[in-house]
Amino acid sequence: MTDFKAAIRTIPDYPKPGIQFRDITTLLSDPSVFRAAVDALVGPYANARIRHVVGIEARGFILGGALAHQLTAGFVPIRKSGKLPRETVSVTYALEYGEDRMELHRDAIEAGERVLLTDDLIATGGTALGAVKLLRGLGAEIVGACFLVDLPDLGGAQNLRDLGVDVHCLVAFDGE
Ligand SMILES: O=P(O)(O)OC[C@H]1O[C@H](OP(=O)(O)OP(=O)(O)O)[C@H](O)[C@@H]1O
Ligand SMILES: Nc1ncnc2[nH]cnc12
Repeated sequence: MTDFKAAIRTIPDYPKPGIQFRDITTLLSDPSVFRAAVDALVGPYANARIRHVVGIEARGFILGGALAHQLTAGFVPIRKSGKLPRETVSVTYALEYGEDRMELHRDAIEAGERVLLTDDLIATGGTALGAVKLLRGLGAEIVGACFLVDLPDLGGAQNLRDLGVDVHCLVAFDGE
């Protein structure tokens, strides 16, 4: 069994005092751990007929491309405001340390299609909830949402589950 948690490093007080920043770059840079993480994340969705993996800028892009490849799905980005060239749907969302706006191409998702949402980490869930709002607004069926890291104390994964989303995370940092 791969120890995913041991492969993630924690930086205290980054980017602000009081934040324990969970740095996944150390996991990503380890060839066998990165591969094992991608395999573990796609496992539950192998036969789920996912049409698109939707990744959230920026760290969600790293996983999203790899997951889409493994699932023979397409990849669709949700980007920070002003980065997508065609007509978008957008939403403002709250972060553990701030607020931002995200966008999705209106023509990237067809009503009724099956999508898998991914990001590196879920904390308050503000980002993922914004993504769910955009995707459901276009009529997507969110088959699941998967993350390397859950910070359960911040309640985001539970908030997503309360909206009926199947949430799958590899590692939890709980009160640490
Ligand atoms: O559950 P939440 O409280 O919303 O926090 C999680 C989000 O925060 C981080 O992204 P960030 O906004 O720092 O952007 P980045 O990926 O561009 O670094 C992380 O990659 C998630 O997207
Ligand atoms: N504590 C944290 N570590 C890394 N990324 C984050 N995004 C939001 N909170 C985070």
